Amino acid sequence: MANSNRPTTDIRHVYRGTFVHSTQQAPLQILEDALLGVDTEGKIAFIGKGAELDRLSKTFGFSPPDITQLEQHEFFMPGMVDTHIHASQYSYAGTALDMPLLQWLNTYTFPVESRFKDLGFAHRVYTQVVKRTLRNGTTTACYFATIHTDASLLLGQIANDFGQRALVGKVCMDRNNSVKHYKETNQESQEETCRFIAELLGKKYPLVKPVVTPRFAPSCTGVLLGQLGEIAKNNNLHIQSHISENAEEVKLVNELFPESESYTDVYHKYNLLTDKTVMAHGCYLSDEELALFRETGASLSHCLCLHVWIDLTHPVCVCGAASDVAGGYSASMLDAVRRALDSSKVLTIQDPEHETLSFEEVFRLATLGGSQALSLDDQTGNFEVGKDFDALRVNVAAPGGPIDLIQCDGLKCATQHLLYVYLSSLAGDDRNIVEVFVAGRKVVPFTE
Ligand SMILES: O=c1[nH]c(=O)c2nc[nH]c2[nH]1
Ligand SMILES: [Zn+2]
Repeated sequence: MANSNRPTTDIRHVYRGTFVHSTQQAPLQILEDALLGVDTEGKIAFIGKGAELDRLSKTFGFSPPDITQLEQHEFFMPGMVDTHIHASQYSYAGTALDMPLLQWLNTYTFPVESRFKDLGFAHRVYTQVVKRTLRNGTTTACYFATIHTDASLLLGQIANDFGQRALVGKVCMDRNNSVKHYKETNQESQEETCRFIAELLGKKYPLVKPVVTPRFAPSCTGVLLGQLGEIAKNNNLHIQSHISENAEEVKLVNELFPESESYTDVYHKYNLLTDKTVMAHGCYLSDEELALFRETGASLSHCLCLHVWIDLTHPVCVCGAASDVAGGYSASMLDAVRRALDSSKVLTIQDPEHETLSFEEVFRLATLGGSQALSLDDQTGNFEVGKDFDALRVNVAAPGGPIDLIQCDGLKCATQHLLYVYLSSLAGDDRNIVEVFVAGRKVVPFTE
């Protein structure tokens, strides 16, 4: 910054313009002509009104030439949080969508995942998925990798290099896999998980952390589930898995774990439900199971592409949104947001009692909700002071972009209109995301 007489030196950037985000109280808050300051550690130092410029500039020591002014068709929104994405499955995203879960895993998924033993292949796919998700506004991703420790470490390194906030899971599975070269014994799974955690933590990446990842109960013996529960507890780590996605899967779990009262109870018995747990899907959970989620503080990752079943007013637990690649065909959270809105409308047509999800609620799921589901809401999710500046600079009228603002009077549109056009009703996409910031650092456009 230019002014060397300012009283403090810890403000790195100040932005002025429209900011939209969710809060605990409101799924959508629009702050027009706001001023937001980012400190040298990438944290939000203040957010106030443009009219408070004098006071804010004196308190925080910046001067008007230091301010980056957004254009009329631009706004900042929080970076999106993808609470469930299989980085390895990005290699076949958009294909293989024709089978139910258990057959799909054996036919497509396990053979493809087995290829990540090859670090060259892993490097190529993981670089692509990190870049693609960042470009599409995913500033935080909770990744499944594969059973391969070194390739999973590579995913962590790539996320760190490109500046994405990420939880990375080496997948664990010690049974029920018919694919020859994609297996690990119980001992391998346990030992390699410990190595993965120690080596990833040892890198001291500021934004990338390990997450304990039993694939799902049908792939894991009770012994392995118990060991993973212990490991997560001893290291105070996040946990992720799948639950109750499909009726055949639920039946299989009941057969494999006859001593448990429910699918949720299996995970609970092995100490895998904690306030740092996120479980994908949860389509067939009973009220008792939902109560277990609430008691333990575990969260659900709502894979928006598949179905919209969650009653957001249910006091069940915290929910985040997910692209669910490659069960979901697109790595873009914006696509997931739109699919959720569409599916919800269809559900209401089928059942008028179904309350259609509002655009505002899905926006919150994709941002603040996701950060809460991952227990990262002290760091990201919205524009509260003290959180990291994880943000998307959106230009609704980006040159060469997909949107024609024909309904606007000249070039002046209400922010709400811009937001709906971008996120909800028309095809805004990554061409409109002109800059992406994670912890204050500009990570898109890419420098290399
Ligand atoms: O959508 C899914 N993708 C997977 O890879 C998987 N594994 C278990 N259950 C799963 N569900
Ligand atoms: Zn999944």
